[in-house]
Amino acid sequence: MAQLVDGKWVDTLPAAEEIGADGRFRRIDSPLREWISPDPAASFPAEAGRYHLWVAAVCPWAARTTAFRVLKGLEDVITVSFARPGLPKEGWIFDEGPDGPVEGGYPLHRLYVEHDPNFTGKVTVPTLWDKKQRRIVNNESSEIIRMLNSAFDGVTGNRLDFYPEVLRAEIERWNGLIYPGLNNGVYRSGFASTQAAYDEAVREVFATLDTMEEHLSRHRYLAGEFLTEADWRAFTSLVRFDVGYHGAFKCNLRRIEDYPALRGYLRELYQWPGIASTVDLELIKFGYWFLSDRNHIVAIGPRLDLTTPHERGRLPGQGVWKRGG
Ligand SMILES: N[C@@H](CCC(=O)N[C@@H](CS)C(=O)NCC(=O)O)C(=O)O
Repeated sequence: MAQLVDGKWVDTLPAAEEIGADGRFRRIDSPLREWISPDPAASFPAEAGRYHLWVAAVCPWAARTTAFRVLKGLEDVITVSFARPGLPKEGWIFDEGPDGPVEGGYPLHRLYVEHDPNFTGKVTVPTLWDKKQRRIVNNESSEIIRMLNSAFDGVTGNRLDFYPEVLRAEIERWNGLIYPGLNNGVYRSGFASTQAAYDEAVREVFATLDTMEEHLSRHRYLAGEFLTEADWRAFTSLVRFDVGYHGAFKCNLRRIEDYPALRGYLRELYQWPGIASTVDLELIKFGYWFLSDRNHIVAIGPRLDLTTPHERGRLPGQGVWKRGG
């Protein structure tokens, strides 16, 4: 991977900027943090057709945003481009740029330089782009999904609320456990460059999965009876686990398939209307092996069938919270 330094593309080893002398991987915070607002006078007002998402099928952070785009009925409101599979030296490459198809491909770092000719930092997916002002709004997935959850409700009439006020404390509690222990924990395992850093990270991954398993054997969803943002943030890592992290990131103590509750929970979320269309297991597998195997050799398995019955109906559930009752 690589990054921009003062608007120039500089090539380095995968995650080089984020691996410390102690061999631990520490994720750098996303730098672009503006917000789309329902207020027409805001700097980035919610409007149909104005914003574009740059994503990659392999990426769990980008997948949060494509899941919310579907969950909130934003397919005709926010356009999306998928990067070509693999992450070459030029970073993420798309078939098209902001002005249409580009012969030979369009590297995402060009978009960052258009946003800021002196940009310094990583070029990551997801990136949310304002086509009108030709500026990046935000490149932090946890914030992009919060915007999608509410900012466009006046445009779409969709009142589903994945971050309801009354459940916020519980959602944050789970996010606070699942981000370090699972979402980022698998990367800390996979990118660790010492045995000690790997041991510490991988143990935390399985401790987190054990905690989730125990809870989900008694509750339909993380925050109880309602499906929330916390579930979707967990989902994009769980669905990548057996085909990606288990092999390519050495998280191989157990598979999600070995956890009875997580296995059914993952299937219920995968089978949620529209969600399967945002998951491509073969591209996920390809992406993680491409990244972690120096010869880019992709493992044959496992082959997962997430369409089998989830059997979660035995636990009480009320679906998604609706804003305004
Ligand atoms: N905190 C960011 C992380 C995004 C991220 O790290 N995306 C990865 C792909 S999974 C990326 O684009 N990496 C490119 C790089 O590190 O150069 C978010 O949640 O949006």
